[in-house]
Amino acid sequence: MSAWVLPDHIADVLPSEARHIEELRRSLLDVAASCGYELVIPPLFEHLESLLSGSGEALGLQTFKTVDQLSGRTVGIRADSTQQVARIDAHLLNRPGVTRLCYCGPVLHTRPERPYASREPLQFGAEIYGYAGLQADAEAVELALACLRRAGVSSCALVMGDVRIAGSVLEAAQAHAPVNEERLGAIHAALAAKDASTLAQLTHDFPASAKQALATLLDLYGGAEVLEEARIRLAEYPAALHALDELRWLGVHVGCNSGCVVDVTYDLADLRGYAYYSGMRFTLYAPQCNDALVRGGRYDAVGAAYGRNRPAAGFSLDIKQLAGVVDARALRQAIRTDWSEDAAHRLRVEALRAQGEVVILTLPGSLSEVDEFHCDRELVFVDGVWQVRPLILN
Ligand SMILES: N[C@@H](Cc1c[nH]c[nH+]1)C(=O)O
Repeated sequence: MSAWVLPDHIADVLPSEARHIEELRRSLLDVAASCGYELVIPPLFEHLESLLSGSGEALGLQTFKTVDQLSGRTVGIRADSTQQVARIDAHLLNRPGVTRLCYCGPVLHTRPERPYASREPLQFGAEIYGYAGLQADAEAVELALACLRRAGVSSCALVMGDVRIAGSVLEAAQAHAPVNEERLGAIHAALAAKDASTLAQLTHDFPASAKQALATLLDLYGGAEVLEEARIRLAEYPAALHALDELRWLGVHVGCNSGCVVDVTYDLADLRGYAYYSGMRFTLYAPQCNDALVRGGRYDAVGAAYGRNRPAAGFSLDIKQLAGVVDARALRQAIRTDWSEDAAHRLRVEALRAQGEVVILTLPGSLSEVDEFHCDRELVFVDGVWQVRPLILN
């Protein structure tokens, strides 16, 4: 195999895609900053137990592990930054009130999440800590919508669920039939895949009411009517009813001001994603793309693993995936000029750059090959002065 062949699902990002990704990165960070989110930069790797505290098996399997030559301890290369940011909030910032943090950086996955996904997503996310009310959940969804809007997504589907719905049924069932972690994981997977026969097998020894309630979740997806239907079918599970009320509130309060047409639906069996969620979960889909662009929700228990229980809600997305879905901006205009020894030329070039212009020097005897800028003007010496004039292509 050639030495320069990269591993599967790992790729160089060449100029046109890199420009697109970088423009998106800047605009998403600007959107988050405009809402008061403070930027943090967690490390690329850290001790495994800290990286994976309370996160469940899926994240553990997604994490590359290696040994730190300095300490001999096992470290993990982050597959998700959300928990690192929760650690920063809980352990380092230690603020009592509401804290809003955002982040953007590469993460590494041992396996691609989707058939064509990169194993090195560029994860952008925003998290709000210290507020248990639904307004924080709504803010997370709204900010995610604003980010998609800024990226050029004009309509999208918002799918909401709540892990407490299936959780309350499973808790009731466990009082009768103990369920180990492995079986619980398989039940979650069967619910997420809407696999009725596997679910029936996995819950065969559950009380009839719990078996029936779990099976019913598979049909509970669609518009707001799903919430009404669920109230009837899950009437004996108070925690599920509470979660349904919260979903109804969120359905009324999100998506109205985002400038993006939002189709709100509910999927009460959807338990995909990492295991740290404790309440509402949401996913955003764009019409151009089959896979979820954004995932998020409430995960109040993660801070406890770092010594301080903090309510938390947020979302993240892969900017590389987003760049594949939205159009890139037009090329930036630029001024071309031949390299010159004249001090006046140098001063003029500096002044133009200081004004925000892109000025590209053509070095003596060279061809300047530029794809990612549109040279529409040139700086030339005419009538004794350096002048910018439209570029005449011959
Ligand atoms: N990091 C989560 C999404 C998330 C961010 N904050 C809360 N949830 C994921 O990759 O699925």
